[in-house]
Amino acid sequence: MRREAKRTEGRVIGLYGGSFNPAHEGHLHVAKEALKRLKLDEIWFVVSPGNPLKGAVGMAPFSERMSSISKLIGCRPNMTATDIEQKLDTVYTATMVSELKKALPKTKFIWVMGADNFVGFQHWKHWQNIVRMLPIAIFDRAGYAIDGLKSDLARYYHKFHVAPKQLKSAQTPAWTFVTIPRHPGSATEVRNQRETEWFMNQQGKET
Ligand SMILES: Nc1ncnc2c1ncn2[C@@H]1O[C@H](COP(=O)(O)OP(=O)(O)OP(=O)(O)O)[C@@H](O)[C@H]1O
Ligand SMILES: O=C(O)c1ccc[n+]([C@@H]2O[C@H](COP(=O)([O-])O)[C@@H](O)[C@H]2O)c1
Repeated sequence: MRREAKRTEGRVIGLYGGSFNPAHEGHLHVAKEALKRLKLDEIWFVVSPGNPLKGAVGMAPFSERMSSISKLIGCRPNMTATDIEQKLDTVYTATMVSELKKALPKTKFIWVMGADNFVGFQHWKHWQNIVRMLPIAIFDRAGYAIDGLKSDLARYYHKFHVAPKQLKSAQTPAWTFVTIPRHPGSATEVRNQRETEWFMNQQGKET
């Protein structure tokens, strides 16, 4: 961590948390838009050991999800997949961010998430602490923008909404909603498609 503290000093890093079960093009799309629109230096894909609001059924092992996102980002120098939550033995964003800020005090972090998480953000553990710890960028996703704009985050913190380009220099609390070309990528869809293909294969074998 000491070497990482030196390397990242003064840099602005987007923390993009996810289950990545599996990773898909929508994730890459959001990451690229985040780098560009928020003018980030890098983005870290924080693989969740297990989203506390999602069941464990159908959740691939952590190592598989870590490989899935690592493969998707390839060798892009400004993107990294990290197992920090697993190392810290936490599934809570508030805990991870607090520990990360302690370990890398001279690095600026921004939380990156899709609009579906905007809608239920008030169910996250210590969500208001997260809002106070780091700026938040929400990226548009089909079907969620309207509900998100009625969420507790948007309502309680409406005075702290800033433009995307101002986010990285804003004092917390600060959040932005980033309008981007919407990407249809969905891990649920990928899993459903794989299941259908498996089923068709089985049927093919039987006939
Ligand atoms: N197509 C997309 N557009 C915008 N944000 C997205 C998109 N896909 C995923 N995200 C965001 O990426 C983060 C990680 O998402 P996750 O790994 O849960 O993928 P998912 O497709 O939402 O999965 P699932 O369908 O299993 O819920 C979340 O903040 C989510 O909102
Ligand atoms: O901290 C929480 O209570 C919490 C509740 C729900 C989701 N999260 C985080 O939200 C991120 C996106 O999760 P997911 O499953 O939608 O990809 C991921 O980093 C999770 O750890 C965090």
